[in-house]
Amino acid sequence: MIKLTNISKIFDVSGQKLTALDNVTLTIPQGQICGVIGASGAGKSTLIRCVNLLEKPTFGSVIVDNEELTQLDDARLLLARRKIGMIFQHFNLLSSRTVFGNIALPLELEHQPKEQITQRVTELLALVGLEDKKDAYPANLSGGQKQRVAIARALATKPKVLLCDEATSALDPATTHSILRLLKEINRTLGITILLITHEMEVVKRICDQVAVIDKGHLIEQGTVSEIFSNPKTELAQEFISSTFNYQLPDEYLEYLTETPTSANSRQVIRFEFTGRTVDAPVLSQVSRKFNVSLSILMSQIDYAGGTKFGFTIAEVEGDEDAVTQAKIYLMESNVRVEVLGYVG
Ligand SMILES: Nc1ncnc2c1ncn2[C@@H]1O[C@H](COP(=O)(O)OP(=O)(O)OP(=O)(O)O)[C@@H](O)[C@H]1O
Repeated sequence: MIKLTNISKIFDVSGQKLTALDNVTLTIPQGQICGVIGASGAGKSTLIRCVNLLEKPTFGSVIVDNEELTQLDDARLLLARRKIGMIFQHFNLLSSRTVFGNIALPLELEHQPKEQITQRVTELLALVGLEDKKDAYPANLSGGQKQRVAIARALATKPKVLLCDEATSALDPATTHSILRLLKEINRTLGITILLITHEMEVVKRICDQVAVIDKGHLIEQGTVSEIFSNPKTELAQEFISSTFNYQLPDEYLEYLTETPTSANSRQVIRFEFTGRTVDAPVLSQVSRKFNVSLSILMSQIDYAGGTKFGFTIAEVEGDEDAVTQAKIYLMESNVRVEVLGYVG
């Protein structure tokens, strides 16, 4: 369990005070995966580094596995940190050591007997699927393999908590998926609590139970993934959710799109966005029948996160001007976000 209470971090930058975190309170129950999402400079790295006191909070309390870390002396903090593993965006492996040597390092620092180290490293190599790479050097590994080594190293001392600092940001999408699957499996099989920071909602959507949104050092929204995806309360959370949709109308089509109607027959091109709050009914067919408008669908994407259905549809909408306006109002009242992208025809 991780419990951060009223955490503030104020840096002194050339005599000026810079508040990187302002009164942040966040609890992650044992065995859960929590994602903290925010834009660049929001305070994510500072927050995650406060959990293992790589950064000492200016104010507030940090409890990990029932221990208040801010009160510990250096020797006891060192012991407490063994219960907290950490992985990084750029892996931070030692290039002069083999895969085996990198994973063994934390155990060597604990002066564990050689046989015990060999046994533990062998188990970890199997866990992360790198048995055949044990004698390889980091320079000869792919990004995904390097992150697997880093994960194995972070788990060597059997931590209760794993901190992931933008752990997939340097990886391609397929490798990102395989690393996220591995993290989820580790969470499920070993019961490790995971706190990850990311700027990608896709990561949150894939593996997190909880999400917290951070903006300019403030935690502005938090809840279960399904709560946030179904009912985002802040514009920023909504923007992060929308960013998980990859849509791009074809260039040939965009050439015909105008900002204003060019004739009486112009059709509106509208993006309809559905969230968990949208009325659970076939609302597009309803408006088509009710207001006698026709919808010609250009693209559509529906997704699930935390059991919540969400997505968007882009369509050309044709009909009497008043009818189209009525249809848009009806959809907005059904909690569909309606955005006119332009006009065609
Ligand atoms: N050691 C430091 N000294 C002074 N200012 C710092 C220090 N570390 C972070 N900051 C400042 O604190 C703020 C938050 O930085 P932080 O790195 O936590 O953000 P972030 O959300 O992780 O950003 P990014 O995604 O770009 O890494 C920024 O304004 C940053 O410049």
